[in-house]
Parts: sequence; C-alpha cells; structure tokens
Amino acid sequence: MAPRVLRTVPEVKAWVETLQQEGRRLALVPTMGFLHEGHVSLMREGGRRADVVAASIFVNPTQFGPREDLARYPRDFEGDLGRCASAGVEAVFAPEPSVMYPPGYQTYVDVTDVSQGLCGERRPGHFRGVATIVTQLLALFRPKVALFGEKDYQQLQVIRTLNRDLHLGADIVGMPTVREADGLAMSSRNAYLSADERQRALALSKGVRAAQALLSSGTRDTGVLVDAVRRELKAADLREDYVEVRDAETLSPLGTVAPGQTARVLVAAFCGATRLIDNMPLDG
Ligand SMILES: Nc1ncnc2c1ncn2[C@@H]1O[C@H](COP(=O)(O)OP(=O)(O)OP(=O)(O)O)[C@@H](O)[C@H]1O
Ligand SMILES: CC(C)(CO)[C@@H](O)C(=O)[O-]
Ligand code: BAL
Repeated sequence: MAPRVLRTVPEVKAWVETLQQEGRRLALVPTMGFLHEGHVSLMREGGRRADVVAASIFVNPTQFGPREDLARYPRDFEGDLGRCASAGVEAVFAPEPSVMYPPGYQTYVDVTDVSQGLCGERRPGHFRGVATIVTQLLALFRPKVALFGEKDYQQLQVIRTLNRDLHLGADIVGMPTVREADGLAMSSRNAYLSADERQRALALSKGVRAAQALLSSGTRDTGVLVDAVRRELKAADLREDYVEVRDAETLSPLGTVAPGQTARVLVAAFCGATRLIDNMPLDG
C-alpha cells in the first residue's frame, strides 16, 4: 500500500497519537531520500523490531557546509515512495525546510567528544546539523526503535550519544553497510560518479578490507593499517580526506589495536569531485 505522506508537525503528532492509542510500537528510519537497498534494509529491520515503520525524507540544510552539495543532492520523491511501499513503510514524513526550521528557530544540539575529528573535522558544523534534526525527529515521533546505517559510522555514534544524554528513550539500532556486488558501499552520492570514477571508487572498500586482512595476519600497528588503505587510494588516484583507526565505541584515536579490542578503520576520499566514505570493523 502507498505510504501516507505527512508534511507538517501537527500531522505527525496526530498520526503518532493514533499509534499510541492503538498500542502500536513505532520504528523510525530517518533518511535524505534517493533511496537504495541500504535504506530498505533499515526499513525491513524496523518492521521486524516494531509494529509499524515510518521513514523521513528530508535533505537537511543545516548539515551541509556552504561549499557542499545541498542544491544538487539527488532527489526522486515518487520513486522513494514506491521503495517505501515495498519495504512496508506506513508513513513518510517529508517536510519543507521551513517546517523544521521556522522563523525564530534557535535550538541546536552539539554532541562534543564523538564529533571530534574524522567527518566532524572535515565537515565543520555537519554533526551539529545532524544532531539537531535527529533530536527533532526523535522528539516528534518518540519511536521505540530508530535505525541508522554503519556506513555513516561516526554519525551513528553521535546519534547514540544524543539519544542517551537527552533521555530520548529510543533503541538506536545500527545496521551493517549494504554493498554493491563488487564491494562499493551503497550511497545516494554514488549517482554523481562517472563510469571511470565508479570503478576507481572501489579503492575505499578494497582499502578497508586490506586493513582488516593485515590485522587478521597479526599487524596491530595502526600506522601500517592506515598505510594499506592509503596505497589503494593512491593506486586509484583518489584524494584522501582522512584515513584513521579508532576505538569502535568512543572513537578515540589508537596507536595499536590491542588483543580483544574492538576498533574501526574509517576512510573518506574524493573520487573526482565526489566525497565518499567507508569503514569496517577491526576486531583485535
Ligand atoms: N549502504 C548502506 N547500508 C546501510 N545503511 C545505509 C547505507 N547507506 C546509507 N545508509 C543509512 O541510511 C540512512 C540515511 O542515509 P542517507 O539518506 O544519507 O543515504 P546515503 O546513501 O548515506 O546518502 P549520502 O550519499 O548522502 O551519504 C543513514 O542512517 C545511513 O547511514
Ligand atoms: C540521519 C540523517 C537522515 C539526518 O539528516 C542523515 O544524516 C542521513 O541520511 O544519514
Ligand atoms: N549520509 C550522511 C549525510 C550526509 O552526508 O550529509
């Protein structure tokens, strides 16, 4: 069935109120649209963990820097509604920016430690925008469960932290990265890539896999693991934005991956003009 489209805050409140009266538990999947199988995996898992699934489709202006791709971010609302319908989504919240940021809006959420470095450093203000919109969505929908992808790993940790610190009460579920058959992490921004760039973009997933393989064969020095990723970027002529190994939960930088430690190797790189990210677990 086609999902119901909600456009305003009173519409969301009325819909959520009805769910509560019916005793139906909600799973929320926040997105920026141009949906792919990664998003669908979150929606389907939402359906397994709750009684009803809602998605939001909102290209949130406050998380884009002034020189970033807000104006040309890919959009396909009709196609997205079809994908939501086949994933069992009952309601789609698709507000105009003025609904989330009306005149007089003045409340922003800063999550400090886990926003440091990585995308937090390379995209100043990005996580403030993400944390602000996700806090609004969790406060409005009050879902039992909210699902996010590990592809945006630092974002997931930022959201876990704000949900805990602000007592928002959702179960935050992180879902594994869905990949194309050749390993490229699915991402709406892959649509920007030319055929040649699409091939070269494989360097990100190859690089993080090379780091995983090195750790499995006993290399614990994170400098050596980072170099393995850099070699793949260089071979494909990608420009590094960052490559780091960090603690998987706190995201503190690591010099070595200790036995029993859960770490993560994270990469961001430019393939032509398109900035892509990827990451993988490194279990010491
Ligand atoms: N390949 C993927 N596998 C699993 N989850 C994903 C994947 N790609 C995105 N997600 C998750 O879907 C949610 C919405 O993400 P978003 O709409 O920004 O899509 P995106 O493909 O990551 O777009 P972008 O190219 O802008 O990064 C986020 O929680 C994100 O982590
Ligand atoms: C979580 C999110 C929907 C907030 O705008 C966005 O950052 C995304 O799509 O990953
Ligand atoms: N997928 C995270 C949202 C962003 O890159 O702005």
